[in-house]
Formats: sequence, structure tokens, C-alpha cells
Amino acid sequence: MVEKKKRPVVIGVTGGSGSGKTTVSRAIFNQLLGHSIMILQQDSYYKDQSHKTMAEREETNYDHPLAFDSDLLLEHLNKLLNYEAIEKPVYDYTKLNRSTETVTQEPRDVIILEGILILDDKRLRDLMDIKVFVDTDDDIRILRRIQRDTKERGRTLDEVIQQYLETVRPMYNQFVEPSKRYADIIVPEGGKNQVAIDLLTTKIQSILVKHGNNKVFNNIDTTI
Ligand SMILES: Nc1ncnc2c1ncn2[C@@H]1O[C@H](COP(=O)(O)OP(=O)(O)O)[C@@H](O)[C@H]1O
Ligand SMILES: Nc1ccn([C@@H]2O[C@H](COP(=O)(O)O)[C@@H](O)[C@H]2O)c(=O)n1
Repeated sequence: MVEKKKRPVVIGVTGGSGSGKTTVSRAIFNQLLGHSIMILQQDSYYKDQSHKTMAEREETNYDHPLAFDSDLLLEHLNKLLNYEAIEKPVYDYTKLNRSTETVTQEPRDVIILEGILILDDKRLRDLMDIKVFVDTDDDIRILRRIQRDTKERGRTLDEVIQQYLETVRPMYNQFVEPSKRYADIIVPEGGKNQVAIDLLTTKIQSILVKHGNNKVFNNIDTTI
């Protein structure tokens, strides 16, 4: 009998900033802990800005597709699909730049690709087995963002509001929300939507079997 070539399963999780993408991705990750699984965040692939001054970096539109090194992300995703390890970039929010360090990411059977603009890029979309859009009202998302950016990213309320009005909201309307049409599943209530998480994990397990990955692995590396 000819043995089927194994192929990892790719789940794309998108939605606006603060919608609950990370929470949903972690919920799926935790529910599939027995499998070989990883989360790849689009945020790690913000373009290198070493040639820019700090003032110039503050001017960057971080919600536009051109802010990301999508070619590198695509190259890495293709490597992971071939069961090759990647040197994942590390983003440093304090420097508004990619760090000089990289992290070795070993391939896994389940790849959760998470980020605001992953469904906007057809090349990435075409590699996904399941496309998920986490749908959360704008007012909830901005409130979450204010909390996160003032507590964890050292930004003032005025800065958060200005960035939201100048780039986050218009880019969401132009690129993120329209990408919802490509989603297989739209998840309201994000990580708290246990029915959606259960349905997704069951579907992932059935695709794993179809892709020749019917073994349950011990998760050696649980770093995200
Ligand atoms: N369904 C939910 N109910 C309440 N709080 C939530 C829910 N989903 C996410 N959060 C909280 O909202 C914040 C943003 O969620 P996160 O998953 O990081 O969003 P994203 O990755 O889309 O920016 C986090 O503090 C998280 O704990
Ligand atoms: N230097 C940066 C880089 C990114 N952002 C914001 O992050 C958001 C995406 O991440 P989420 O976890 O919130 O989805 C995006 O909306 C960028 O505006 C930033 O503020 N500064």
C-alpha cells in the first residue's frame, strides 16, 4: 500500500485588534494539547525598521498590509508545511522593530496562523484548511485595546485614541472587515464561545486523519 504523505493542518484565525484572536487560538491549542500543535502570529512578521528613526517608526501604519513582511511569512509557512523548521522573527514592541534575535520553530502537525490581515492575502488564504473570523463589536475592541496598550505597551490614552482613529479603524474597515467574506466560520464571543471551539477542534482532528496524521502526539514544546 502506498503511504499517504503527511501534511500539516493550517487554521487561520483573524479578526480586528482586540477581537479575541489570541484567546481563540489558545483555546484551540489547549484543547488539542495531545497533538503536535503551534501558533504562528502575524505580528512576529512586522517589517524590519532598523533603518528608521524612532520618530519615523511611530509614524508607521501598523494596520496596513504593507507593514508586514508577507513574503517571509509565506516562505515560513511553506517550510512548515514541508515539515521544515523556521527561524521565526521576534517583534519588540518597545523598539517598534524586529529584534535581532530569532526563535527556532520546529514543524508541527497543526499550525494556527493568527493575525489581523492573514485573510487579506490570497497566498496565505490558499494554504489554509479552515478560515476563522473572530467577530467582536468595535466598542468592545477599542476598550480592550485601551486597557492593553496603556497597561502593557506604555502608551497614553490620547495616543491610543489617536492611533485608533487615524489607522486602526480605517484599516479595519478597508482590509480586515472585508476579509470576513473569506471565512468558513465567523465566531462571535471569541474564546468564550465553547461551542465554536469544540466544533473547530473536532474538525481539525478529522482533517488530521485525512492528512495522514492520525496519531496523537505528546506535546513536547508548548511555547507559543
Ligand atoms: N470572549 C471574551 N470575553 C471577555 N474578554 C475577552 C474575550 N476574548 C478575549 N478577551 C480579552 O480581551 C483582550 C483581547 O483579547 P485577545 O485574544 O488578545 O485579542 P486579539 O488577539 O484579537 O487582539 C484580552 O485581555 C482577553 O483576555
Ligand atoms: N508597533 C506596533 C505594532 C502593532 N501594533 C498594533 O497591533 C495590532 C495587531 O495586534 P492585535 O493583537 O491587537 O491583533 C494592530 O492593530 C496594530 O495597530 C501597534 O500598535 N504597534
